[in-house]
Amino acid sequence: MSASYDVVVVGAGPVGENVADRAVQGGLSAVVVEDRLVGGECSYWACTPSKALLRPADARRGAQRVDGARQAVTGDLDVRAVLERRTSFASGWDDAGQVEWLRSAGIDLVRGRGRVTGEREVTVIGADGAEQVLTARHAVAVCTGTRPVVPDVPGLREAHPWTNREALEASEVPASLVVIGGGVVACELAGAFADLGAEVTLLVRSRLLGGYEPFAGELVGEALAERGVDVRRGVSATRVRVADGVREVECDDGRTVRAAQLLVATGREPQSDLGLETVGLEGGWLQVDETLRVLDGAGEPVEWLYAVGDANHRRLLTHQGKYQARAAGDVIAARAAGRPVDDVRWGVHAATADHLAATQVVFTDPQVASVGLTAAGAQDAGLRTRVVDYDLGAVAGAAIHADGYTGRARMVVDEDRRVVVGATLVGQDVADLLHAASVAIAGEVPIDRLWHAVPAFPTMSEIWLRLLETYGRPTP
Ligand SMILES: Cc1cc2nc3c(=O)[nH]c(=O)nc-3n(C[C@H](O)[C@H](O)[C@H](O)COP(=O)(O)OP(=O)(O)OC[C@H]3O[C@@H](n4cnc5c(N)ncnc54)[C@H](O)[C@@H]3O)c2cc1C
Ligand SMILES: NC(=O)c1ccc[n+]([C@@H]2O[C@H](COP(=O)([O-])OP(=O)(O)OC[C@H]3O[C@@H](n4cnc5c(N)ncnc54)[C@H](O)[C@@H]3O)[C@@H](O)[C@H]2O)c1
Repeated sequence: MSASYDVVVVGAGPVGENVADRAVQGGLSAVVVEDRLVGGECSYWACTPSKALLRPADARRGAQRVDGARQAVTGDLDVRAVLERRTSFASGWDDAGQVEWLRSAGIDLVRGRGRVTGEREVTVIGADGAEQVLTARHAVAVCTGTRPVVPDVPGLREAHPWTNREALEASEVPASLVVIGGGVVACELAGAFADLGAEVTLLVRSRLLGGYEPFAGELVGEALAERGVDVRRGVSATRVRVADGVREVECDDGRTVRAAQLLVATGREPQSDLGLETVGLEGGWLQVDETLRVLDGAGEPVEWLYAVGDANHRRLLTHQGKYQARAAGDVIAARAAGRPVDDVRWGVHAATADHLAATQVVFTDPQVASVGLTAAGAQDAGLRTRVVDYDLGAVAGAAIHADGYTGRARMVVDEDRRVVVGATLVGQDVADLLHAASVAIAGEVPIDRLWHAVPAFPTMSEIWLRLLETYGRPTP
């Protein structure tokens, strides 16, 4: 069997869906190839179920931090109800709804594993072994995402540890859990399972939430410890054994931790083992240009091949991947029609924000919301910066939001251009404060103009006024 389309997308995660959607809206035909569930890692084993799992305990703590409401919230979490709510947000691991969305958007679906078998050609092997050859008149987009990495610790694989996938499908909460890793997945899921009643030990090789402002990992670590998580920093697992169903993890500090279950959260690897060598390319993380075209060994873009989302390793985040997808789908349509390509910095076809204004919210408690460059990142980029910090708990809106509110905010200013280039907020419910900073950074709004963006009283957004006051009023 064979079929021809304008665009062939491999991988129907959030990113592949959006590349196809923009291409179809640009007047092209598109097919997506998927070998698991339409919706990808994000919908079933990552973003959505993890946030659904975290939310009930956050809501309960939110009420407990407000005197008067606290007295009304006295019971424990209903673990069964929490897991059922998580399952409903994962659509019961059934992709019928997303398949219907594809149909309504005019995108075809071919189920099976896709491989690149020639220039502009993808061969799909279905679950029944049947092959289908898909030819792309204009572009093939690799949107195959990532899988979890399991490090080479003796005995670890044999212990069948959970990765994010098993953890987010769990139908029971283990009595005890050892989490290996100190990144976003480790911090979010350690908190989630501790809230659900597991005794959690977190083995962190270096520091928590490396890559963020250092105070983020410090505040999150303190809060996890307060909730009973045993956070061990500077500790690595050296050997794992299973004895009578108990996992025993030997560590390089000489101690052994025993637990009913193990969760590995040590990063991701690409799923680009797609036969790219047939077109002279290597697999691994796929390097791309600003319009998401794959670069060949000589650094030149391959005219017909795109890599979008996690597959290109620019930002392993759903919303940044979907942002890239909008640019990629549109530029594929523009190139197909011979229309101009707008790939200058901040152009409609360039994923500039990946470098300068990428956003992320870590859904721990406290949450960590960040956009753009950290203080260290701005220095590494050679900018002359000024860093302004403020105690988020000292803002009236935060004090009203929760008794004893603890948090911190940082703004990084490029002193030469007098624009904000980075911001980080750590505190309860800061996620939705982030977008103001994203607009300021992507818009390169002069800092003097920001004084005219007046946050309402008494909201937590007054943190922006406090940061400006700390920075100093402009002098005419
Ligand atoms: C636990 C966890 C929580 C997360 N939480 C968040 C969050 O809150 N917010 C956020 O922004 N990001 C979060 N992320 C990151 C987010 O999940 C990814 O950035 C996002 O899923 C990337 O989307 P994608 O479409 O590029 O890849 P994926 O979602 O991985 O989708 C890729 C798809 O391609 C398919 N595929 C792969 N190879 C082939 C092939 N050869 N043939 C056919 N199909 C193939 C896969 O089956 C999959 O469906 C989280 C990640 C984890 C692990
Ligand atoms: N809320 C969100 O936006 C969200 C939530 C979860 C995940 N994500 C995304 O998913 C991606 C993957 O997250 P992650 O936490 O798996 O990866 P990560 O890269 O964020 O963290 C990996 C952690 O594992 C540690 N590590 C690596 N190898 C190790 C080893 N051999 N032994 C011990 N520790 C080791 C690292 O030091 C680090 O602490 C992230 O880039 C993140 O952006 C986003």
